[in-house]
Amino acid sequence: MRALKLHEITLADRLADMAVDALIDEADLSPKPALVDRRGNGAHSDLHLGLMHASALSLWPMFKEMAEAAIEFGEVGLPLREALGRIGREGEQAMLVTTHGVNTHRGAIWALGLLTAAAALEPRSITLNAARLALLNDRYAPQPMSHGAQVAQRYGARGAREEAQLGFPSVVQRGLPQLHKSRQHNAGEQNARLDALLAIMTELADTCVLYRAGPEGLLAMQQGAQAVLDAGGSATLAGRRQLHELDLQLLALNASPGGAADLLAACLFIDRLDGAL
Ligand SMILES: CC(C)(COP(=O)(O)OP(=O)(O)OC[C@H]1O[C@@H](n2cnc3c(N)ncnc32)[C@H](O)[C@@H]1O)[C@@H](O)C(=O)NCCC(=O)NCCS
Ligand SMILES: Nc1ncnc2c1ncn2[C@@H]1O[C@H](COP(=O)(O)OP(=O)(O)OP(=O)(O)O)[C@@H](O)[C@H]1O
Repeated sequence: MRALKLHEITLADRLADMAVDALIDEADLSPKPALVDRRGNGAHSDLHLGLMHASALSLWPMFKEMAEAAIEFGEVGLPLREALGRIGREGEQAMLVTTHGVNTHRGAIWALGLLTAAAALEPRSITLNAARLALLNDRYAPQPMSHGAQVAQRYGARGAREEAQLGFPSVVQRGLPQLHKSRQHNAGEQNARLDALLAIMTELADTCVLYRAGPEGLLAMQQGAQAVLDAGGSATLAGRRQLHELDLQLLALNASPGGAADLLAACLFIDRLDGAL
């Protein structure tokens, strides 16, 4: 009888699993203010939960390839940075084929791509190495007038690039501590994740919100998120009422916090990795 040859599970496979799981968990988490979730499409006419799932799954080979590149190059440097840029751009194309041209996960490819590569290099200094990678200039990256670039010009806002270059302060200083705190207070896992998202929203210059709703929208997002946490968080009735208010307010402003959602996925990825070490 011929022996069955089993596929060996590699570190790159596991990291790709964790990155995709983080994206699926972020999409499923409900009720998120003005974002795609189990209830509906939030402020996005072109998105829905099934599309977010399909998009997340389409990115699995890309995350695996990024982890493999990190293992192969073995250190932070321009060769790895430029390989990640190429793999990320190809991943974005795969995403756009899956979604028929809709931007479901552009920001997430950036944040989770860097973190996946950094985790493959050295799981214990992941945000530091992700930042060092983000600081390197990819000579082949196109410089399109993206929404982020437009609001950076108009409002001087710190966007996805700078968040990564600073080592993801919204995740390290806001999201993760709030996730742990709400868990300690027995909020329940879904509420703890919602609280982590809100903590990220309290200070983030989310360029998705700025592009769609200007500084007024950004202020509404930051203050509304703080109000939910001040009222006791998502696990309390008072907090839930504030969260409902915030959802209505952001929907009225068409202000979807897509950047905060990406950073929640980054937060869940790091949390999962910490649990697996
Ligand atoms: C740096 C990126 C994110 C482009 O940023 P830019 O602000 O110019 O683009 P864009 O307006 O499309 O926004 C990107 C997305 O980031 C997210 N985002 C918005 N604000 C923030 C923020 N403050 N912090 C983190 N993420 C944010 C949102 O989801 C948004 O849709 C990236 O897409 C990029 O450079 N791609 C080129 C290919 C590449 O090098 N890939 C490498 C993958 S490792
Ligand atoms: N659950 C979610 N719901 C909506 N957006 C999300 C969610 N999770 C992550 N995002 C992020 O939000 C971004 C989508 O935002 P947006 O639709 O504003 O993009 P855009 O194509 O730049 O803008 P527009 O739709 O205004 O043309 C994606 O890059 C994605 O990474």
